[in-house]
Amino acid sequence: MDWFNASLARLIDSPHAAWLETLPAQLRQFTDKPHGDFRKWQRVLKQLPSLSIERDDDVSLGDTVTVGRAQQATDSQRAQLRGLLMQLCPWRKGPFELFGMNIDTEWRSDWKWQRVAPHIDSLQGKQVLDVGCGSGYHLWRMLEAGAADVWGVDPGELFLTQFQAIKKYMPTALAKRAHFFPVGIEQMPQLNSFDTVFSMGVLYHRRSPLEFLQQLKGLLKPGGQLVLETIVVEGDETTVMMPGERYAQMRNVWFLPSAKALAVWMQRLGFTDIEVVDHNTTSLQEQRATDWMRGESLADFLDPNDHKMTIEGYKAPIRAILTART
Ligand SMILES: Nc1ncnc2c1ncn2[C@@H]1O[C@H](C[S@+](CC[C@H]([NH3+])C(=O)[O-])CC(=O)[O-])[C@@H](O)[C@H]1O
Repeated sequence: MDWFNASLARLIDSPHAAWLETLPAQLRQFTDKPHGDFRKWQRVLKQLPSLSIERDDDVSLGDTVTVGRAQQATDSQRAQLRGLLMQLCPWRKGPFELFGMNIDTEWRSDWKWQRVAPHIDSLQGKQVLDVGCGSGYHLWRMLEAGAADVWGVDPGELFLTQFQAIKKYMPTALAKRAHFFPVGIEQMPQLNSFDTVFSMGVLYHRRSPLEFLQQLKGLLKPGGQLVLETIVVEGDETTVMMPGERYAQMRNVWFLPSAKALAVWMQRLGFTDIEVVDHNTTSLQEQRATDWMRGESLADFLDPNDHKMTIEGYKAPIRAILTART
């Protein structure tokens, strides 16, 4: 619980103060009854070596989110860091580099950011929320883009621990502006307070995508921007696909609309300025197994004889980015 105190304190004078009515009790519940391996991961976190940077430019929040230079750690400290962080595998979203040690994650999340960044309102001085933030990789990119505070929510306990590991090495001036709460969007009140809300890779995991969009809308302040990224299918305003039990081996995939159908949903819910700004087929270079994620990845989820199809016989994943305002 203590780990959340600084972020909770930051909420008091923020536009999101109403979150304090529900969040502390949810966090208490989380820390009292954590799931699975959470305590083990937290022990790993405590053993991470104390390493510090010397200057601001020892940090880069660019494509590879980097803290520290190789010469600021010994080889044995780097080996210790690697051995401990390996215990937090699978590392899905990144890449990161800590004191000369690269974390080559399953996803090149920097490629997603490159597709998103040209289409978003300036984040300079803004309050930004990332719903389903994973390891928090994009939160650091949002700080790079000038956000005042970035708030990530994701119920994944491993992702929280990975975020804590990276944050541990960030200089205080940056770390105090980056926040992560292990809650799902359905646990958040309608705050109407964020300038920009991102939700990337989450809509297809929601059983009720319209309710999800309505919740995202209720988090934005009037005139705020939603940046939504999700798997879509080819088709017109009337096309929506619901796969069977699995899609590209994922079990919890519900609605896959076409980008045009998704735009209709958003319009019906009262969003304005809706634009489909990007359409992209995920490549085997963008999502792949690495030393840091040794399980199956996209290559195993596609038909080995035809990479345009999934192994279940559906079209391979295409992802769209939509922007809209409240
Ligand atoms: N109810 C929920 N509320 C909030 N988050 C949730 C919920 N359910 C699942 N998640 C979280 O949404 C994230 C989806 S991954 C996208 C990561 C990043 N955004 C990316 O775009 O690279 C996409 C994927 O791997 O399929 C996971 O971290 C879940 O824990």
